Amino acid sequence: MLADLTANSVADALARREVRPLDVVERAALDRAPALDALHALRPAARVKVIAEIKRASPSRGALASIDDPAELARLYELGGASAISVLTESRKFKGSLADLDAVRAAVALPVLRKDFIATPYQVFEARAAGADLVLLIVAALDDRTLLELYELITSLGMTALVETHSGEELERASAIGARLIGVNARDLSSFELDRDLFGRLADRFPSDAIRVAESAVLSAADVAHYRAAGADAVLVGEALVTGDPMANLSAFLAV
Ligand SMILES: O=P(O)(O)OC[C@@H](O)[C@@H](O)c1c[nH]c2ccccc12
Repeated sequence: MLADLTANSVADALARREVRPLDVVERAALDRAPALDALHALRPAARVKVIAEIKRASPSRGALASIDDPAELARLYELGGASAISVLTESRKFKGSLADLDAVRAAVALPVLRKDFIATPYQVFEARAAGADLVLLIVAALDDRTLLELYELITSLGMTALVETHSGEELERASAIGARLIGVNARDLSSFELDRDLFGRLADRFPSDAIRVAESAVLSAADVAHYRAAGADAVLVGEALVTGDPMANLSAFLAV
């Protein structure tokens, strides 16, 4: 499933490349205002930080919310105290787009993450051209060489990589490339099974200078407290914010 999701995202990017060649997207990326400092925005603090996600649907949960105006939702997230915004740009299963990212970028002053299945430099340039400050890299979807190449490209463009892991071995691969912002996804992207205790089992294996992000299935303040107690500096939340009252949920999560 992860391989299919990645292959589809890469195929869609190749189709876009026919319309907008690499050199054009590269120039657009370099013409953007500099990326915001996401490591600063997400640095460990007395309170847990929330990366709030714009997510219409997912392969495991189906349709979640229509979200006609992603910019408006992003403004609510910002008002509610989120530290960064994640925008799903995958179109087939998650119903997102780069236009969503661009609109969110224009609407808020927070760092914005391109959440997609990134496996080529073209997708990284596209992210920066749409205004992304952060790019997701899923370790399980990439071989070591590609992981390092994309990580270095993201960094050289002034952006931050959120490097996503789902095992101790993947955490070691994230550490080996020097990742400073590392996520543990509770959901296995191949089977879609959830393991809320995975973060806790891996927490003491993060590099000491890395920011620790717990991802997926954060539905209540109790879930946030669970991850915080296990050592999370930040939580990444989609479903709970797009299906519930985003302001009420954010304030409950930030009060943990
Ligand atoms: O909606 P949730 O359960 O709060 O999950 C958010 C986020 O963690 C999830 O969207 C996610 C984590 N890693 C991903 C990789 C690709 C797509 C989506 C994801």
